[in-house]
Amino acid sequence: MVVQVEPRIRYSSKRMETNQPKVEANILLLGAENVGKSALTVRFLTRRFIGEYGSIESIYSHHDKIDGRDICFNIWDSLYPQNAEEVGHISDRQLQWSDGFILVYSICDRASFNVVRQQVQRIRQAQQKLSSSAPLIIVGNKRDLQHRRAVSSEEGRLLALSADCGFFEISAAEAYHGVLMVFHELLDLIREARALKKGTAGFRGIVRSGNWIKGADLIRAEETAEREQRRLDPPSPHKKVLDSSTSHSSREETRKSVLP
Ligand SMILES: Nc1nc2c(ncn2[C@@H]2O[C@H](COP(=O)(O)OP(=O)(O)OP(=O)(O)O)[C@@H](O)[C@H]2O)c(=O)[nH]1
Repeated sequence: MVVQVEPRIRYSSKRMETNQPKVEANILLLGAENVGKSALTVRFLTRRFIGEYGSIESIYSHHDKIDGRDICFNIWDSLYPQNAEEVGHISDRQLQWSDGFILVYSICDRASFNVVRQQVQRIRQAQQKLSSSAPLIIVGNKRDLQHRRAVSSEEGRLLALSADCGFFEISAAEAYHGVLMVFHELLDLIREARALKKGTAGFRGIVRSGNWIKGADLIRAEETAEREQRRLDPPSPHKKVLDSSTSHSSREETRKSVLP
């Protein structure tokens, strides 16, 4: 079973896309030692769980086709620093390289949850300085080890909600599907973040084509676009104007559905 919290409200998203330019996404896996970063990476790349993984820092490239679009995932499976001074540290290079982050803890290891909490804070602080909005997903791994659970699902969810991150609880050992969902969700969020960066003029086209996901920031951008549209071109009964009130009530419903 996979537990998931969506960081923001999403509307229908996936439609067949053809002849679209290739999408490249740099994804950094972070987290303490032994939480399953390599297991998650290898599961995604090969669909297999092999049990033991060498402690080697690696960047993998993985090509896929999703909804008719070519995707290249570059996945950096990082090593947690041994040097106590660097604990929780994320280098500038890693921050600049990454389009999105997967922060992994083990549900059996509270210390690893605290590491993720620290790393989320560090990334968010750095992002403020860099004006970056690369999305984050928090993953509680080893869900198969319920009898050894030390971190509740609610704690994971609350951390994710408080920092506007996605959240999944999975078992890399037991199933491929949950791992796949993590990477695909992050890809969607990366594409959403890129669309937001392009500016509100771009959103109008994207939203009207019904070809994208609505997130909280996107809703704000739509509202700005809508105001601008009204100013330039008052709505007529024949035009479909974006309905932000629907968006807000749906957002409320989503929040209710994810709160414990
Ligand atoms: N039961 C269980 N064991 C897992 C799971 N995922 C990984 N493991 C085990 O946990 C151990 C550590 O997994 P790794 O993938 O090497 O963890 P890592 O975070 O990459 O560790 P470092 O390389 O030290 O940073 C291995 O023995 C894995 O077999 C899981 O979902 N369930």
